[in-house]
Amino acid sequence: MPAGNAKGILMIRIILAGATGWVGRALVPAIDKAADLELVAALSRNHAGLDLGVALGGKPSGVPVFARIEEALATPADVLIDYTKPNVVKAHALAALKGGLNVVIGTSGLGAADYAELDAEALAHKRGLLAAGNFSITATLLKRFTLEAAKYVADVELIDYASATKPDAPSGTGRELAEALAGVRQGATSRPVSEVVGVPETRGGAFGEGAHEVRVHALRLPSFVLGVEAIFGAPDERLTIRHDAGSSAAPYVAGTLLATRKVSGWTGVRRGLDTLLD
Ligand SMILES: NC(=O)C1=CN([C@@H]2O[C@H](COP(=O)(O)OP(=O)(O)OC[C@H]3O[C@@H](n4cnc5c(N)ncnc54)[C@H](OP(=O)(O)O)[C@@H]3O)[C@@H](O)[C@H]2O)C=CC1
Ligand SMILES: O=C(O)C1=N[C@H](C(=O)O)C[C@H](O)C1
Repeated sequence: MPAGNAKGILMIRIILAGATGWVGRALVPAIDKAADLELVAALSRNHAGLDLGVALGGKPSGVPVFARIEEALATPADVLIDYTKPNVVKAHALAALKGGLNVVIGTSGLGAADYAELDAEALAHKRGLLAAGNFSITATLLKRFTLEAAKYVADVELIDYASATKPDAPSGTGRELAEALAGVRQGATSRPVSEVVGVPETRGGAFGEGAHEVRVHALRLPSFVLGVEAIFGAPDERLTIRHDAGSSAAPYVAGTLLATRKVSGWTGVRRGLDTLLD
């Protein structure tokens, strides 16, 4: 149960995994400013043992930093927010659900099979989990508009642009979109990849089955942050819907905090910020 503060407001107590990272650093001051949110513990291997305020170059904040999720979970809390790395996010989420927390996942790298496993765990513990490949409003609109366009145009493929150092491919944004699109798209009219002459891998990676699969082409080059492009082709015309992230983490903050406030409202996994919008 969320704890009450001196003003009688119910506070949502947060453990922030990845608090010293690009997104985590943007979330900390926004949580501090919110009357209904309280940061109670943080996770970062390189800053473990420090006070988070000091770790971020400021004054002591009273928020301890831990190296491992099991240590952080000893602090009573309501929600785990995770912005870490693809190789650890699932273990963090499973541990938090087992510990009775709701979970908000921003970290990329997980797919449908991982979320099925997390859904079972969330249901078993009667907790909610919201994962979004992208918490920005404009990326959320990319998903909404692309799913809408897929009702009318059969042929669609995705291009996923990211930095040369991004560990996962496709991006969280691209993967969530591809998996959702595969569930609603009409059958492609393009030649099946099994019939391609040459190097079939150049036709991209597939999400979904048969003619309903969605092909994703991932580019990893210096200068990109993250961009996802949905290209629809129809006879003699084309529609492109594209999102490009900028260099600041500010666009992800409001969506992450919205999810943090809402995630106790259901049990099981929901994917996408669009599931919280009207
Ligand atoms: N859904 C969305 O809207 C968005 C998603 N992302 C995704 O979020 C993730 C994080 O991105 P970003 O903030 O740029 O990453 P950073 O590399 O800047 O930060 C990662 C953070 O996680 C911590 N961390 C890394 N590994 C571990 C570990 N094994 N245990 C505990 N803490 C760990 C790091 O601290 P330390 O190394 O000290 O442990 C650091 O605080 C990525 O997957 C990215 O793609 C990014 C932007 C928006
Ligand atoms: O790694 C990043 O930087 C980003 N990752 C997210 C993703 O994997 O989709 C999205 C964000 O715009 C930036």
